[in-house]
Amino acid sequence: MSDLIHGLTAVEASELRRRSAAAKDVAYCPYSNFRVGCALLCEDGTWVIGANIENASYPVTICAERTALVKAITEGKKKFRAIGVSTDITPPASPCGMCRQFIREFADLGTPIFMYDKDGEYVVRTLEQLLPMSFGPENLHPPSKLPGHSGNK
Ligand SMILES: O=c1ccn([C@H]2C[C@H](O)[C@@H](CO)O2)c(=O)[nH]1
Ligand SMILES: [Zn+2]
Repeated sequence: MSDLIHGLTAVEASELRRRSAAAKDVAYCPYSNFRVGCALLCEDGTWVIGANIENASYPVTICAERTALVKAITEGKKKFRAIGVSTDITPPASPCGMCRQFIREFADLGTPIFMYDKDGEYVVRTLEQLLPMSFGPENLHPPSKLPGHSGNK
């Protein structure tokens, strides 16, 4: 289909934007007041959202992207068609380095990451564009032993 938006239908792309923005409402960010929402479109067509959860001990904070991924993984969802990240700024924020590496563990390098600004306008980049020359699971394991072949994956 020629009218796909980075592999998403118009409805899916619209939902990704809406859910990413809505996820900002559940951010816990009393220290920075910087709300971040994240939405994952899982391979099975379901959605998982996350938001940043801060802590009085500042470095203990977890970003929206990792919150969403941790939720998804623990629900047995480990493959993703798209990731959305929404903030209240323009131009849009992009995932921090820690989150890029965290995403790298589970998403294909071609996975589109939509970054939405305060008005819902977006910039989209693949994971590979955000994290070039990356280190991932296949660097530790030969293909036949990759997580996913058997046991925990
Ligand atoms: O991609 C990002 C960048 C920052 N934050 C959060 C962490 C912290 O709560 C706040 C300010 O850094 O934004 C995210 O959730 N995702
Ligand atoms: Zn992060």
